[in-house]
Amino acid sequence: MNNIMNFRYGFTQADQMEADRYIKQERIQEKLIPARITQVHRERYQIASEHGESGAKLKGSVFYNDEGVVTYPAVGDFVLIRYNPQGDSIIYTVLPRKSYFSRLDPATRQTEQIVATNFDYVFIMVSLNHNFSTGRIERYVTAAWQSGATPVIVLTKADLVDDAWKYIGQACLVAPGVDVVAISTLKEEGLEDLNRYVTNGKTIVFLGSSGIGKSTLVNALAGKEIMNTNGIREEDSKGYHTTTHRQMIELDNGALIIDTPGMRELGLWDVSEGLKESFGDVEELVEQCRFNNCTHGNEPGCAIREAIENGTLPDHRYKSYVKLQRESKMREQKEALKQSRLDRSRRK
Ligand SMILES: Nc1nc2c(ncn2[C@@H]2O[C@H](COP(=O)(O)OP(=O)(O)OP(=O)(O)O)[C@@H](O)[C@H]2O)c(=O)[nH]1
Ligand SMILES: [Zn+2]
Repeated sequence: MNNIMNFRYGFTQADQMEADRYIKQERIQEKLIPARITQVHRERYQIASEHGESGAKLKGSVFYNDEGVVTYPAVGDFVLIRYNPQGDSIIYTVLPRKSYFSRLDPATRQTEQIVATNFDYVFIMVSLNHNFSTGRIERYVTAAWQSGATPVIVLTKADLVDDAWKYIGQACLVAPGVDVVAISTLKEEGLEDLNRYVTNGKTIVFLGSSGIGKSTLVNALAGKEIMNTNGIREEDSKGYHTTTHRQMIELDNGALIIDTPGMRELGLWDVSEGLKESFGDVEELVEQCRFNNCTHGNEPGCAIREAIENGTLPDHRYKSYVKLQRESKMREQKEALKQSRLDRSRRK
């Protein structure tokens, strides 16, 4: 197969060797070419190959049988396809993954769901306001190393603080050996430090909670409005808006960015952390209450009540904090329940 020259998308010589091995081992007679999964839908896939973007579906005799375990494609996977110029191409196999992120499948609650694969770098994005937490950085770094890729800590919104270097120092301390970059997309500062990673053929995933400036950064890197900055992606190339998510974006320089809905949820791991980030002001007040277990009702020395009364804490803000906190607790309980079920079924 010498058509690989035309297919980049991060496909390497090592991937080609795996492809050759598969074709030989399975004695495939058809002409198969490599492609990369750029979107996953229920039964169909969007792929990029030497023929550009097209649709694909699974080869039934390979993927729908009772023998052994098959690997289903996920966003980022390299696959071998029989190309069909008239319609959906046929996916024969998923080539071995170099890295991946997974979560508990929300549908089955039993199985692992792969949310992104074959990325080189994990940009751990933490913004330099209430979002900054060394604990969160540690967790993200651990997850990134486990994925098989290289973490890079990206401190965003550096324009919001005067002492970004202090935060860089703290991040370095909890993540030895990991590169730390501070950027301000707003002021266009530090972005050139990312050029080292955002290069031809390299695939990047972003890990971080909502609102830390992912979309803004993707747009800046792309040099155009690919994502709108309130979490809804739009397909503007065809001149109409849809809510379909772009799951893999190829930048002009050949770098690839994966952004799947599942990745977003990895960033929501623990809502309590998210709560701290968006309601840091309320949490600070809570710490000032005289009693540790203050319910902010009639207790003396309640800083929350005082702040509401003197107008420094808007009532509606406190209410939405309470609401989110309740949801967060419920989610934690649900997660714990799921986990115990999973543990039990594993022990059987
Ligand atoms: N001060 C400052 N604000 C920024 C910067 N980058 C992004 N923002 C703002 O932060 C807010 C959130 O940015 P987004 O890019 O939408 O954040 P996101 O991480 O994509 O958030 P979700 O879409 O919810 O996942 C927007 O109001 C941006 O204008 C920055 O460098 N400095
Ligand atoms: Zn109180």
